[in-house]
Amino acid sequence: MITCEGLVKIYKADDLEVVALQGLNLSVKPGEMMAIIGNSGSGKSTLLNILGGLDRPSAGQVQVGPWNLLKASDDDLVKYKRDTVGFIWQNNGRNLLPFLTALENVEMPMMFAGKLDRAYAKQLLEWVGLKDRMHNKLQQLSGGEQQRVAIAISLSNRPQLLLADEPTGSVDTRTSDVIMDIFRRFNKELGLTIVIVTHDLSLAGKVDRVVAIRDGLTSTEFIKRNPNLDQSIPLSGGHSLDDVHEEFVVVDRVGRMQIPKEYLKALAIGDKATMEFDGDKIVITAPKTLEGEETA
Ligand SMILES: Nc1ncnc2c1ncn2[C@@H]1O[C@H](COP(=O)(O)OP(=O)(O)OP(=O)(O)O)[C@@H](O)[C@H]1O
Repeated sequence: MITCEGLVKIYKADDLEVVALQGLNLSVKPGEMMAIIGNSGSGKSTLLNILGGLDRPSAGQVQVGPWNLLKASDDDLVKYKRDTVGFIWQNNGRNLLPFLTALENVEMPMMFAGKLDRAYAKQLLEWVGLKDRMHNKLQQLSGGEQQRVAIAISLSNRPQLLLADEPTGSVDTRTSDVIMDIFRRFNKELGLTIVIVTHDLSLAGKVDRVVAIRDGLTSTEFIKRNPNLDQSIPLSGGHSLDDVHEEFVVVDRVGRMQIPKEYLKALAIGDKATMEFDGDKIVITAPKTLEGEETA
């Protein structure tokens, strides 16, 4: 469904250049539900905005289904956004219309697209558990319920890909579980491909795969050991992603990989290291000095 290769995004402001993505590789299969995690500033939102056709990459390949998002014309991008993707943002509730009912809020984008389908709008609200609240005005709904209306709206154009940026960022743990269960249902029952950006590790147990971004590059992948098990990982009690997932370091097509900064620091590795291959292991150590060479 998604293939990014060597994706680069450079933001230019006055004389300053920020390289937000530095040649990122990512591939997501159709029907996959995965999460992208990373520290603040690692490039998660930049990637999501590019995948959603809201921003263009500076270089590299980015393909979503049949769409080449680097080469797409402005008109193509409008069509792509209208027909292929759905979006959910952290505070979506705030962008809804408080004086309209939940149902009217879902119908609104359908009307703009000239495809009003009341039965489907009702069905969406039923799917997100708001059957009994659909005639309530938005302002009468809780934050979590408003976020569920936003999820219904994100699917009003029947997208194949759902992009969610911190979808549970402003709700409590229980609501966050409800939202993740709704995503899983859409993923299983509609075959929807879902990409969730988060820094909340406790969501990781609810997705098939987690890709970590570090400094604008995919660095590590965590793949669920038992794909049929949906569970959240409590952050307390010393749990980590490793409890449910197998961890892999990402190696790109030309053999590059990222070594975590803490490993480099622990071994006092600066800009050079020694790498040895012993037949079944690659061993990276602090640089060995050549015989007779003086260390500075
Ligand atoms: N419009 C912009 N102009 C200039 N720099 C930007 C712009 N948007 C993002 N950046 C920079 O690009 C880098 C990546 O930002 P991005 O928002 O993608 O990170 P993030 O991982 O989503 O962070 P957060 O979790 O805090 O939202 C950061 O250094 C950020 O300051």
